[in-house]
Amino acid sequence: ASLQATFYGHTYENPFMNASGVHCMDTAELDGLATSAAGSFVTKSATAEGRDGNPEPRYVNIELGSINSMGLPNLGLSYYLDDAIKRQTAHPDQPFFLSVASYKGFDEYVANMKAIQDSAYTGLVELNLSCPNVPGKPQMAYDFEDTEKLLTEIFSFYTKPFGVKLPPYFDFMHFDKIAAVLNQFDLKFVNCINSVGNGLYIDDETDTVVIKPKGGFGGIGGEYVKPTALANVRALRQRLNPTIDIIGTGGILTGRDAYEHLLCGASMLQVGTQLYKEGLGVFDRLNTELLAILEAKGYNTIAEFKGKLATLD
Ligand SMILES: C=Cc1c(C(=O)O)[nH]c(=O)[nH]c1=O
Repeated sequence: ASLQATFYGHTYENPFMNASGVHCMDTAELDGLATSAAGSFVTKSATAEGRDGNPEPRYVNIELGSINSMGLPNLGLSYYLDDAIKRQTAHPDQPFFLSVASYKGFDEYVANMKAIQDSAYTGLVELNLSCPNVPGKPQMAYDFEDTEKLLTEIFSFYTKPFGVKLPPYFDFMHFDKIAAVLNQFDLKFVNCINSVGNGLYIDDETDTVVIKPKGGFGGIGGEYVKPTALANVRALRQRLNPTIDIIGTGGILTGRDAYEHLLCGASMLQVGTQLYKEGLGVFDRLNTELLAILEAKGYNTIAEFKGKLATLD
C-alpha cells in the first residue's frame, strides 16, 4: 500500500504535515520539518511586522491536549517570504504552505496578500482567518460578511493558489453559511480546524489557570478536539465544491485518528499538539500506523476510502 496524497493536483509522499504554529517559527525549525518524514509543512502565521506575542506561560501541554494563547508571535512576513522563496526551489512539484494572519484586521490581511502577490513566491498560502488569541479582535471567520468581503478583495488582485484556515463551527446553519461564502471563490483548500477557542484549564494542585494571557483563556488542541475536528471536516466536505480540497487538523495522535480524518474527506493532515509533545518522530510513527491500517483493511491507496464515511441509513 501507498500513503501517497493527492492535493491541489500535486502528489505528496504522505498526507502528514505540521499545524501552523508548531515547529515552524524560523528557518531552523522549517529545515527540521523539510527533512522529517512529514509530506509537507506550513510556516507560523505571519503578520506584516514581527511580534513578540503574549506574555508567558502562553502554551501548556495538558493530559488530553494543549491550551495556548500565544498572541501571534512571529518574525514578520518578509522573513518567511525570503525563506520560502529560497526553499521553494527544492521540491517545486510539492509546494509547501506559507501561513498568513493579521494583527490589525482587514487592511493588513489585504496588504500581506499584496506583498506575496508581488513577490517571487509561487507556493501555497494558508490564509489564517481563525486566530482566537488577538485580544479585542473577533475571529474573521466567525463574521461571514467580513470573510466574504475580504475574499472578494483578495481575489480582485491575487492570482496565486491559496486556501483558508477555519475555526470550528458548532451549528449546521454556520456550516451552511461559511460553505456558501467559500464556494463563491476559487479557493484551493480549506483547513478545518484551528484550535477550539477560549477554553479554560485549571491546575489541580494550585487551583490556578495555567497560561498567563487572557486570564487563562486559550485555544484548545489535542484529544479534546477530535470529535469537533472530524465533524467540521465532514460538514465542509459535504458542502464545498469538489474543486476545494480539505486539510484535516485537530486531535490527530495516532494512525487511527489520521484514518478517521481521511474517511471524513481530508486530503492532507496537520498535526499540532502531538508534534509539540513528541517531536518530529511523530511523523514516522503516524506513517507506520496509517500504513498498517491500510494493509489490515486491504486498501492500496488513500483514494479508495477517502471521504467514504458510512452512516447508519
Ligand atoms: C495565528 C494565531 C494563532 C494562535 C496564536 O498565535 O495565539 N494560536 C492558535 O491556536 N491558533 C492561531 O491561529
